[in-house]
Amino acid sequence: MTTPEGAMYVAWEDLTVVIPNFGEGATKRLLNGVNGCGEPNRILAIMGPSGSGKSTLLDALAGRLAGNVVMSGKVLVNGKKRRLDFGAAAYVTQEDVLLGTLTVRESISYSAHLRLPSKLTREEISDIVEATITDMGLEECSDRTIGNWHLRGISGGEKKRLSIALEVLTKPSLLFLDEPTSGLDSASAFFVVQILRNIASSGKTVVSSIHQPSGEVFALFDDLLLLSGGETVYFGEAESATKFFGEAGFPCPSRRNPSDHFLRCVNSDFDNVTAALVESRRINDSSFSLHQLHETTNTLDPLDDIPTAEIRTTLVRKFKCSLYAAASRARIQEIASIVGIVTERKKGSQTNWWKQLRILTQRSFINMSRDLGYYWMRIAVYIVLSICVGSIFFNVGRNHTNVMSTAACGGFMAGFMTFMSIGGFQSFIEEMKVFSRERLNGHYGVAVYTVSNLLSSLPFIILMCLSTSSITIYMVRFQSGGSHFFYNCLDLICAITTVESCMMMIASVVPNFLMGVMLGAGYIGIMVLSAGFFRFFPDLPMVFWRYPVSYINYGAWALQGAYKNEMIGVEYDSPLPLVPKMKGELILQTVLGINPESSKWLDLAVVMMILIGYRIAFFAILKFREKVFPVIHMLYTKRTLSHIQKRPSFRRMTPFPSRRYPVHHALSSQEGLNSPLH
Ligand SMILES: Nc1ncnc2c1ncn2[C@@H]1O[C@H](COP(=O)(O)OP(=O)(O)OP(=O)(O)O)[C@@H](O)[C@H]1O
Repeated sequence: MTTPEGAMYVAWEDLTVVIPNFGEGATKRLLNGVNGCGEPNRILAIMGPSGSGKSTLLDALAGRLAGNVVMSGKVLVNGKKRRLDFGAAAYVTQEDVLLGTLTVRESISYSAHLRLPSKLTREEISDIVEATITDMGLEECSDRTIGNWHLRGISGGEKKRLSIALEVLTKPSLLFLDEPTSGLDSASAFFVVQILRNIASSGKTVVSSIHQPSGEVFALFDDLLLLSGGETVYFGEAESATKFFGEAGFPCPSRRNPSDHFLRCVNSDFDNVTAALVESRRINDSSFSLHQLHETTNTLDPLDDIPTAEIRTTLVRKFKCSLYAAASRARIQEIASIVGIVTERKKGSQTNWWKQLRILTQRSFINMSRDLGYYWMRIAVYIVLSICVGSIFFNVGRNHTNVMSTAACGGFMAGFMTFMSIGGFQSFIEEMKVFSRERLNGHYGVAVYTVSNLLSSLPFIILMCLSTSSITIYMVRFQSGGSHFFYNCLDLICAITTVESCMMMIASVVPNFLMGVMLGAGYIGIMVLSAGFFRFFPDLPMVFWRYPVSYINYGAWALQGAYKNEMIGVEYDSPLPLVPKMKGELILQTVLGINPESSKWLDLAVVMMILIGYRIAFFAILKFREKVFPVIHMLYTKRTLSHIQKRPSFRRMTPFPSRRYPVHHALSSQEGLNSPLH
């Protein structure tokens, strides 16, 4: 069998995902030998109770599993093993990760310009953007801001439709969605799934997990994969599922929505609900029974008499030997053996690098300019602080006794002012999240992001440094000639940009606000401590603090440059009449331990080199996560699988816990709730 052009058939066989346990305990299975397939023109719904493994399955298919789990089994795309990350398939995650300062139209438009082929004209791209807005029903909110911590934005349903819109812009052949209807009312949920239906009808393969769809929503799905505790309870046509449940001995009551019934049969939490209800009545009446509960609430449900674990086990067993399973196996086999004349979709964006750089820089600049917390608040604090510095060191003067004041002022500027970069950490994290989502979906590359992030932040850093330097230089009366002012600004710009790059690196490794701030503060603290003010260079303890720390410390070079800029060529008066004036060069050498012979421009060049080094390291970290981490994970998977397969406990690996609560045990023993099926 061959595939139509551009179509994507995906099949998975015996997919098992485990959290290895190298100790004595049994290894936990998140997915246990799951089979299934997705086809063009059809929507496959992955249903199951919370924690049943829906997201794990989607992540396994899309090649996005976490590093601590290992996967075995096959995922075939058009009959071939292929990685589906970085743009080969589109993935709409459960969480809506969007730039909150942009409007809906701007978000779609930037995304379109970033990814649609460069040969398309502006008008053509604009037409595609408008068509997408209409298709997704986003016309009403198209000019509204998405919303962030200080801006009230669009609703949850609109955000979800926007997230889908951003992924379907390039018309991907295979679309994964993780619970696209979570948190939406039934009308919005219906609308979202109707959109998926339309996407599937245009020849696309749609695989979506879903929590508890209404009857109308469930009717829109073609196929159903029902999971419980990581095991397949049913896989096949959605409309045949009711029949299977009836044949297995658990028919859907006439007035119950089929999807509610399926989940009722496999979700052990319902046992707990019933048990808790009975227990709460027993507080007043110790002889209160389950049957009385049914009578009083008029909710007679035959399933209440059978523990869910038993219903689930029966369903899994009966499905395995059912005709539905045989038909599905045959279909999966057929799809797995498909070899296509598929025009392989180019992974990721189809726009050239320079256009991507321009669009990304522009988008990032607009985001920074609209997000109060990114730079504006910091600029305001910098201005207030500069006025404080200016008034405390006001007209510090050029006197022997004031040398330490000048040094302290420089130390504060190079230390605390750069320390303030930590204030933007929350915004760095938000931006990193957007980058991760877009990168995993192949919107653009790592290099273009690294450069654009630097370029877009520069205007704000320049503004920050210009205002800070002008206020302090004017008030403290530092050397104010053109070249001195220029050097001061440039020195501060380079130091702050270096710290920002370091913060971006930390945000990419530790995307957690508190942990990141702690790490960042610790790092800058060490840099400030060894920068040459709190302990002058000659006094820094040898080996570690002098070499290498003070040499790789951007703050040390920036401070040396600033001192040279201020002191070289200046003569300091003595407070005593007979003591001669002292040259700035001499003070640099004797008091601060800085060699006045080496140029201040050399110091600035070193700060710039450290800045470039940090940016390269940031790029390398992002690349490492993409390229090296999967290889390490593959080796880890191989080693782990061979290790745990040798263990006798492998055969008795626990499926992911099917929850039985103590309260339920108590009830079942009292009321004799034994399944008639066993
Ligand atoms: N990387 C991981 N490490 C440890 N446990 C994990 C990991 N990934 C998933 N799990 C566990 O596996 C189980 C299945 O998780 P999964 O997110 O796939 O469930 P789900 O069906 O999508 O749930 P929900 O509907 O609540 O999103 C959960 O109990 C979860 O805690």
